[in-house]
This record gives sequence, structure tokens and C-alpha cells, in this order.
Amino acid sequence: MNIIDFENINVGYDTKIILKDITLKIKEKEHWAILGANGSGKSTLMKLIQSEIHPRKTNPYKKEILGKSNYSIFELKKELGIITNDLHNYFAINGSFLTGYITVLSGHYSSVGVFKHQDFSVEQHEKAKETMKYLEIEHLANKLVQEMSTGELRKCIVARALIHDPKAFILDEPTVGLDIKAQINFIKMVQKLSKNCSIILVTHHLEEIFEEIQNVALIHNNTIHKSGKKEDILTSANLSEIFDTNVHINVKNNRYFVEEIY
Ligand SMILES: Nc1ncnc2c1ncn2[C@@H]1O[C@H](COP(=O)(O)OP(=O)(O)OP(=O)(O)O)[C@@H](O)[C@H]1O
Repeated sequence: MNIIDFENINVGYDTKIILKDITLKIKEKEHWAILGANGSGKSTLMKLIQSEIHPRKTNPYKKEILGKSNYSIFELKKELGIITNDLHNYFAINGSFLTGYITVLSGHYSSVGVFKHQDFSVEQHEKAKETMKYLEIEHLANKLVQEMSTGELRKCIVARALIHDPKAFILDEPTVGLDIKAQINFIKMVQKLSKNCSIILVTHHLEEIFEEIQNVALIHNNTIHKSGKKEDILTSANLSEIFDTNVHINVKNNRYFVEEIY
């Protein structure tokens, strides 16, 4: 099954087209990085995936997620763990008085916090505990969201999505606001998740593309400029083109990094 199967999609805001002719196929169990400069349209692609914006109907197109062209967004979000900075900020503001445990438990109803009308079974509580243990965040169980660091809250939000055992995680610039140690730590956690589900990592940081990510799509010139196997796509020439600056990249221990900007 394909996680994402898009063909010839044009999408934008009001009358303005931001991304055109989007064709992208991501199969189950594949791991992808989507790379692009600031303003290239990465977040717009995320909004398209989440159906916050819709393809223009002026041309034939295909938009299937998890093999379906018609789906309820509520159900979709259980099958796809979608982690955005908007979600993070929403929790930081509206869920500031929740504990880590309640944040994770609320994933069962995809709500922000738990409410009197919601019943939780013993199994649901067990799942929340097990998920926190798996992500090594048990120590955050009683900590309030407002007392958490950016990295701690982001991990709780990932755990909240993981409670549904999603088929894929889509992470939009997940290390924004994290210092170097927290960034490495977070990417290690995503690497662990990749053992059980697809990872689609939207980023502009080359170093975050961990070994298991074997496919890359580059967004440039309002479209998916190039996509395919990591070794073919992640080249100094391609990155110089999309970031509009001369960069020389290198690979060490299966990790890509920018060696020189000139
Ligand atoms: N709600 C909106 N209404 C109109 N234009 C928008 C809207 N959101 C984004 N845009 C425009 O769409 C283009 C792509 O923006 P988008 O946020 O998708 O880029 P991005 O690659 O995610 O950027 P960044 O790396 O800076 O987060 C930009 O020119 C931006 O100004």
C-alpha cells in the first residue's frame, strides 16, 4: 500500500498557486526526507497532506493517502502521526496545565486533555504507559506542559500520536527550537520509530537525514524538483541549486553533512 500517492496536484492559497504539478509516491515502510529552502512550500505540502488546503480542480489529478481518496480527517490522523510546530504551539498554549501523562493519554480521543465524558480502559492506560516507556519519557508523566522544555513537549506529542500505532509519522521541521543535544536526541527517537513505521521527515537540515532514510524529495521552483534514492538526489550540485548558494556536502558514517559553503 502507498502512504502517499499524489499525481499532478496544483495547490495554493486564494488564487495563488504555490506548488504545481506535485507528483510523489511514498510506499509503506519507506522512509523519506523532504528538503527545501525557506519559503519553498514544505509547510504547504503538509497542509495538502492534512487536507487543510485542497488541490485545484482545474486539471485532472490524483490524491490518495493510505490507498484512499476519500477519508475522514479524524481517522486519517490516527493512521498518520502528523507532528507540526502548529500542533506543538497549540499544546503549549491550550494544554499548558496538562501533565505529560494526560497529554499522551489524550491521544486515544485525539483531544487536548481528557474530559469527564471520556472513559479510558485499563488497556488504554497501559498503552499510554507503555508508549512513554518506549520513548523513554516516563519521567515526564507528572510534569506540566508549561514546565517542559521544547524537546520534552515535542516527545510527549509524538507519544500521543504513537498511541494509535500509526502506519507513518510525518514530522514537519521537528527540531525547530531544539539545541544540538536535544536535536540529536530527538532524531535518535525518530530513528527508533522508523523500525515500526514509515518516516516522512520535512526538514532543511541535511544532518537530520538518518541512515534508514533512503529516499529524498527536493522542493524547488514551486514543485517537487527531484525525487528518488538518497545517493542520487543528495548531491552538492542539487543542494547548491535548491538553496541558491554553493554548498559542498560529504558523507561520513552514512550521515550527510555540509562540509563547505562558498
Ligand atoms: N496562508 C497563506 N496565504 C498565502 N500565502 C501563503 C500562506 N502560507 C504560506 N504562503 C506562501 O507560500 C509560500 C510557501 O510557504 P511555506 O510556508 O509552505 O514554505 P516553507 O518551505 O514551509 O518555508 P519555511 O522553511 O520558511 O517554513 C511562501 O511564499 C509563503 O509566503
